[in-house]
Amino acid sequence: MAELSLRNVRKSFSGTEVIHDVNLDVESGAFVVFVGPSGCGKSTLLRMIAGLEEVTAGKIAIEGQDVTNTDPARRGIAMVFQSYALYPHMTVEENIGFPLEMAGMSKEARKAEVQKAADILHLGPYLQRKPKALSGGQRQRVAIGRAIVRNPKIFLFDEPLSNLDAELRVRMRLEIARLHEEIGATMVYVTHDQVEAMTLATKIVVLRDGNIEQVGAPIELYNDPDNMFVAGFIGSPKMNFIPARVTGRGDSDAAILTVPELGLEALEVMPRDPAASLAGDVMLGIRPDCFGAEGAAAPVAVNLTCEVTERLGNVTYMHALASDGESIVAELRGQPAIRTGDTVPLSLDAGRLMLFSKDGRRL
Ligand SMILES: Nc1ncnc2c1ncn2[C@@H]1O[C@H](COP(=O)(O)OP(=O)(O)OP(=O)(O)O)[C@@H](O)[C@H]1O
Repeated sequence: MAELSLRNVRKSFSGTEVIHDVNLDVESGAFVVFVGPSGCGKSTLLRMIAGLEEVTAGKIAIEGQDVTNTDPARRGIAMVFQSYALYPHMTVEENIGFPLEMAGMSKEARKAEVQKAADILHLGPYLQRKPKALSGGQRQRVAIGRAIVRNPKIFLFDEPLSNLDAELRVRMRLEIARLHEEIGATMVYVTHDQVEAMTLATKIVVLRDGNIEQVGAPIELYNDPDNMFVAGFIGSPKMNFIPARVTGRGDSDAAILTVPELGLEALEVMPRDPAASLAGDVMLGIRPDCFGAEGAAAPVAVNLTCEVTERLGNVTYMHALASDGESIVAELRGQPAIRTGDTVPLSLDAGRLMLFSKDGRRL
């Protein structure tokens, strides 16, 4: 039995449908991350699971029980918001213990539960402080502590790290991953940050315009995306998409392509389904790290003219202007001596290239 299941869930606001027929099963102990661009419906979906938003059609079940019309407080869920939602006049201890106080738990029992949560979250030294005397990361830990003491069946997180600076985000990301390992609870997490999704999720749900585009383990989505949207959304820097034309099939069922943009005449690329018929115009998907600085001696080599470089120390991103005005990004190891205007011979790892139809389906 799935811990959480959504069946044909739809949501309309004033007659406009923003979630279209979503079906999803979440197993017990999973860490599910909803990702997708702004406005795709991540928060609406999470709020419907929480019971903070009514479902227009369809059913939501938790541990097999239909909760579609159940009061939020009776669903066995706890939600952590981006804005922390702490009570400013209460200490950390009182904030964390508040749901237990509401439930009528005695002061001593409450103290013990709050201490347990504070130990998990390393909040012990701060229990007597008020929220205004805490950093953003500490405040978010208090909010998570308040969720933990309720011992929910499912934790729901709505962009919990977006108010934090970059360094703190990374630290809190690890804290949340550790928390999941430690308490093994089912978690559903919303973010628009694909790095957060990749590092936290056991299962990613990619949403677009109120529809699920693909569900899978992070590496599955990276290695085997169903379409150009998922391929472009998962992976950073994003996959390059370059027009190409199928001119025939090779011995091993590989498609033979001409790629004018890269000056390639007979590039062999394996389609996802070797038996599928392929012809005409397609899009070639190249992850930036499929390029290498090995240059002209490689089995497949291309020349790109450097427009600008971004040097991060361990890697260099070389941007080359493509004829459609977009740039082609190559991720090169180390610090190659490339300058703007240089024409650079790059190797291309043809074994990792992907094919898509013009309308974005994986081929
Ligand atoms: N209360 C509301 N009334 C009307 N439309 C709404 C309401 N809440 C959300 N929407 C619309 O529903 C769609 C989905 O919004 P939602 O907030 O779920 O997206 P999101 O993926 O969480 O976006 P973001 O990453 O920007 O938070 C959007 O088009 C939004 O404008």
